[in-house]
Amino acid sequence: MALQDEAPPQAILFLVLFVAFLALLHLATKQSAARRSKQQQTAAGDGDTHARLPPSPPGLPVIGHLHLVGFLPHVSLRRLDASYGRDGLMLVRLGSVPTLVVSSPRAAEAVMRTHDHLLASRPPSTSAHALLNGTLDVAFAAYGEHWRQAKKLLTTHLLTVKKVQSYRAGREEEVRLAMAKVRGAAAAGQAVDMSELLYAFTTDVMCRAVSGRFFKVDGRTELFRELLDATAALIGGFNAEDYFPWLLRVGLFRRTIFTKADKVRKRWDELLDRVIDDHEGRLVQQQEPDFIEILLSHHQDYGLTRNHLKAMLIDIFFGGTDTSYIVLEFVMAELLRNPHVMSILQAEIRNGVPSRQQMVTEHDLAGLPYLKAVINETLRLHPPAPLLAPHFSMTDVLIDGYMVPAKIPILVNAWALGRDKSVWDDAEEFKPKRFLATTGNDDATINFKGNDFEFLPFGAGRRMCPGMNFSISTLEIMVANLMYHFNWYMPVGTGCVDMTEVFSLTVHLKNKLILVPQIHTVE
Ligand code: HEM
Repeated sequence: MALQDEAPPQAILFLVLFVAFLALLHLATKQSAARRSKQQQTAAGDGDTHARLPPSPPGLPVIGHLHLVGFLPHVSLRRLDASYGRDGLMLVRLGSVPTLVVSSPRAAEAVMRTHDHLLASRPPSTSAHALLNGTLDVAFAAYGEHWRQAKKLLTTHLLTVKKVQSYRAGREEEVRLAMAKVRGAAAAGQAVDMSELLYAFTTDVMCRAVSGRFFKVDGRTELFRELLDATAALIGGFNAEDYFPWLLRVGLFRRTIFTKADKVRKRWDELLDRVIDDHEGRLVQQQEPDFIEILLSHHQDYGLTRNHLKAMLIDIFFGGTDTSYIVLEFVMAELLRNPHVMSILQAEIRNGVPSRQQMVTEHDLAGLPYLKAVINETLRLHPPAPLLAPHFSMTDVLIDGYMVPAKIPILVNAWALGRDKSVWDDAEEFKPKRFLATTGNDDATINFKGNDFEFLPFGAGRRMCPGMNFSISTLEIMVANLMYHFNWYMPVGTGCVDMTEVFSLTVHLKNKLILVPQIHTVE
């Protein structure tokens, strides 16, 4: 396993020094100790005298357990849970913020099904708040009426199975363009920067679905990409104030965060206003309405304003592009590492799709079970959001005799669930056939739709990802065509695939994936 999780992140080291430097340290320690003791009293005094907090590793003053969380938090949190957790529950203190970590399918079910109605909020995030006009979006919004209406709009009008099918022509066109690029490289005997190719593909698919024919106007796609990077840097990175909220009382610190977020928000505003204006000028001119047309024709029924729509569009771009690109990259990396799996997959696709076809179409996908198994297996081992998006408790909740206090973040370690040895045979191995019904194993019935708590790449319960169908359609059609048209090799002299990962909000490969394609001539 090429995961690197030995040294603590530089950001944390820097923070430790920074925090030590501040004379406020003593005050902060006293405050957080007082808050903790209050929470413990609340827990003990909740009518159940046996209720206790979930177990914790030994921590340090001020930074709590931050020093134990390495470059890859999902990896360190699983290791900590193995030593200190009970029944998949563990309480850690990240800076001054007590945080529940969930690492077993049973505990995940308690959080995301049994008590979902009490634990389905999101922790406040200053950067997201500043960027999204006070979290007018879906993903960062607190549980409540606004979130409910906005999510309903997405799930009933934008991302239904039927709607996702209606974006098919755009997806297939983008696949065709990507295949032409690869064919060009193969004909010239050149290697392909797959990271770049796959990222461009997923952003273009998303841009096309969101703004239809307007997406290539005035270099808008490039601008979308730039803004996605700026947004990721803002809300995906290590934000000190999320762990030391008292820092926000320091005026300069607070102003810096807001100024940074404001800059990015203004650029998003400019771009999205232009795209929305274009649509308002010629509403429903296209054969299949795009996301913006749909949002514009329904938002008033849900009490949502233009600012809400813009925040929701940022969500869709941010939540929908990086994630799908990451899965595609890991699929290709795993197939290169497991050539026998690639051969089986290519045989399935090449035998199953009529040879006169220029490409695999969405119509062909239903007859390709091994393709679906490969994508499942990739999502099991490499969920792009390994800790999902943090949930947040709205009230005290008792789980398995442990008190989960109100107003704390909850991290569900989906990465650990997918590799739980008590649930999965050969848990660390890439074995897609485990998902095939024909092999007669129990895993074949497991799917990612939020009912199997050992496999939660899209989360579960009220906060589950609404973009699941959209992303699966994008992934399947791209992988099928990459495998149908080409054989794939590592460049000469590069050895095996570098699986080193980097964590921000999502986890992706640290280094670019460069591969050599060879055209497969269809007989
Ligand atoms: C492989 C692709 C994707 C993966 C693995 C993924 C994964 C996730 C996860 C883990 C969550 C958080 C669930 C939770 O908190 O329990 C989430 C939320 C969300 N996703 Fe996705 N996602 C993907 C694609 C998409 C796409 C394509 C869209 C939009 C078109 C999208 C839109 C959203 C939104 C709006 C939320 C927030 C839901 C809420 O807070 O209620 N995602 N996604």
